[in-house]
Amino acid sequence: MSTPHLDAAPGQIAPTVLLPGDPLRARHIAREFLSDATEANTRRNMLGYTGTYRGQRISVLGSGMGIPSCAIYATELVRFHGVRRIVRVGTCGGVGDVALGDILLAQSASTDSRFNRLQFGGHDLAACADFELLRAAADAATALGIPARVAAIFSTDCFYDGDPHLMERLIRHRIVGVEMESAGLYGLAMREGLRALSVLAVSDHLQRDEHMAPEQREQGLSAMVSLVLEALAADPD
Ligand SMILES: O=P(O)(O)O[C@H]1O[C@H](CO)[C@@H](O)[C@H]1O
Ligand SMILES: O=c1cc[nH]c(=O)[nH]1
Repeated sequence: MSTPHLDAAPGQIAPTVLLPGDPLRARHIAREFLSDATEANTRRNMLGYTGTYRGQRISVLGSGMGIPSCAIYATELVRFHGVRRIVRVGTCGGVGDVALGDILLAQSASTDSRFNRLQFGGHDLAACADFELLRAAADAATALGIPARVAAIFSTDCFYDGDPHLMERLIRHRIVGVEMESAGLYGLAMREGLRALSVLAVSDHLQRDEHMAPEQREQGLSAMVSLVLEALAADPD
């Protein structure tokens, strides 16, 4: 069924979806990592593809930036395309003792967004990853010899400006990564019965003037993608 934001036909999207923010990262992943990848979405240029990895059907789709955009795609994937697992393959700003290229497995995602509170009577929701996916990713990292850290992260609505005291609050709570989608994705996953995990590469350091080039954010995150695909291969849906 075509939805407002996805033009994929029924069955065209696999039960497991990789969800990068950047649609061009989705295209790169499909081209470089999936076998027999075919186009599954072009609506709004939010590129999506379905192929196979080690015999398992896998889709990859851009989510756009921020919780509202990500939640639109995740909701339509679950409700209209029967998607059961979503792994966000994103970038984040690093805080404290992390370096560019480090890979974070986001166990929990705090947020300044009201998205989950709107669904939860104004209460705080503990937005957490699916444990089996988290464990599979940690095991895959060990097996591949890719250093990856299980971490607490923060999802912000404000790429620019926002809370002027955010950094000290993050350090105080030992939060080491800042991005813009995971808390919403995890909350939505809890409500929808979806299994979700965010795996993030540190692309900027928020206390130092260190940044990955845009091309690297799009095409230079192979270790992270390999880790995620191996984790999914070890734990097929
Ligand atoms: O690289 P992606 O996956 O888009 O993730 C991060 O990059 C974007 C901001 O530049 C936000 O979407 C943030 O979460
Ligand atoms: O949200 C993000 C993503 C990458 N780098 C940042 O500084 N913030």
